[in-house]
Amino acid sequence: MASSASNGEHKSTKPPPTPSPLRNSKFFQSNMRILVTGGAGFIGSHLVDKLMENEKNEVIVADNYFTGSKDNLRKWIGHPRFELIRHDVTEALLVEVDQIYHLACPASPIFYKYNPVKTIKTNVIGTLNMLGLAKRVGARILLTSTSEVYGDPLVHPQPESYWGNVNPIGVRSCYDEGKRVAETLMFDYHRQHGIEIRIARIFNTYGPRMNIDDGRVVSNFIAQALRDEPLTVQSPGTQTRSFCYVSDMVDGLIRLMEGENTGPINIGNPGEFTMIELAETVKELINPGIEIKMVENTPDDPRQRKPDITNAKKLLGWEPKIKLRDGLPLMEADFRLRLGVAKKV
Ligand SMILES: NC(=O)c1ccc[n+]([C@@H]2O[C@H](COP(=O)([O-])OP(=O)(O)OC[C@H]3O[C@@H](n4cnc5c(N)ncnc54)[C@H](O)[C@@H]3O)[C@@H](O)[C@H]2O)c1
Ligand SMILES: O=c1ccn([C@@H]2O[C@H](COP(=O)(O)OP(=O)(O)O[C@H]3OC[C@@H](O)[C@H](O)[C@H]3O)[C@@H](O)[C@H]2O)c(=O)[nH]1
Repeated sequence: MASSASNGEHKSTKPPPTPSPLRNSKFFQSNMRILVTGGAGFIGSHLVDKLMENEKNEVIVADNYFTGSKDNLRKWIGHPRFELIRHDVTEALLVEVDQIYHLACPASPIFYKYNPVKTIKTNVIGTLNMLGLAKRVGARILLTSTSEVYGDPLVHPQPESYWGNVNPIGVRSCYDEGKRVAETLMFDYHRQHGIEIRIARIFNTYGPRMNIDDGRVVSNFIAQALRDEPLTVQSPGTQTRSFCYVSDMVDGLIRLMEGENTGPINIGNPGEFTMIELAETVKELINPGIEIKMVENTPDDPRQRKPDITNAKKLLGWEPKIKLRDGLPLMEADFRLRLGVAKKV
């Protein structure tokens, strides 16, 4: 059931591929070139904002806009250190970069189940393509894996050493098994070719810029509360999740990329809530008059989820700062703007 996640057997004995002669040249003065796949999405666009704050960074986003949008990046379009490419990661990409943050993949269950074969292709062929790119140009690559690799976990909270409890043929498998293969590919490229890899296992993340109709629970509840619609708690409502605010997540991802540990490392907020508790909190903070309605759930919904972040604290010096009660109002303000619903005074 469990194994040690970061022991010696996973370490590559090969040196990493060398970057181009230009990058190694004595008088080299160019910026760090960073590719963000899926950079037009929710987490990706916040990551781009943070990377662009550093004037030594040039950022290239590759995104097919399946769930992302140019609108999320509008403040950077036309900036001399920024480039946006419409590109599907299931096709090869030829760019010269130093780091790759590989996020491209639909993340909301309703979107990843919409075309499951495409979701698997994105996870498997997309990750192979990005690893091939990392190998050719000698780039370090970070994969945004997921807490879903633990499936419906039998160990709680989940440490990285837990191998998980995943249904290989269920409706979520395109995503959770897809990400598990993506992790395998990352380690095989590391051991076989010496590629510098980083794997983040991201737990439920929320914040401004989530699609209004994303379908994930926090965006659903906030949109419903603002539209005076009942909050749809999927039964039994006692299932738990641990919600991380997006700025904390971005901070963790950058620390992982810049640090010396391959991971996998859990990045998430250990504050754990049932879906009924989440609905009650949204109701209290945003619309006390709203109804909470129990609706049917979907198959294989994990019953509990909470990250063990001992490794993130120890190895990255990271822990989340923003509590759910402080993060929800920041997301509410963004949703009010986009839905055109002013706060009642
Ligand atoms: N938000 C979370 O709670 C969460 C939790 C665990 C893991 N993750 C991972 O983090 C990453 C980002 O998630 P997010 O919440 O920002 O989701 P998102 O749906 O907002 O962003 C995903 C982005 O990837 C793009 N994309 C999808 N398929 C693509 C393809 N084939 N080629 C190119 N681009 C493609 C989308 O258009 C979108 O811009 C994903 O890899 C996801 O699996 C997110
Ligand atoms: O309207 C809703 C939506 C969802 N839910 C419940 O809320 C919980 C969370 O559901 P979400 O759809 O937000 O997200 P999940 O936790 O199932 O998957 C998530 O976690 C890991 C990431 O990799 C995925 O990208 C992300 O979608 C589930 O138990 C679900 O049943 C509701 O009660 N009501």
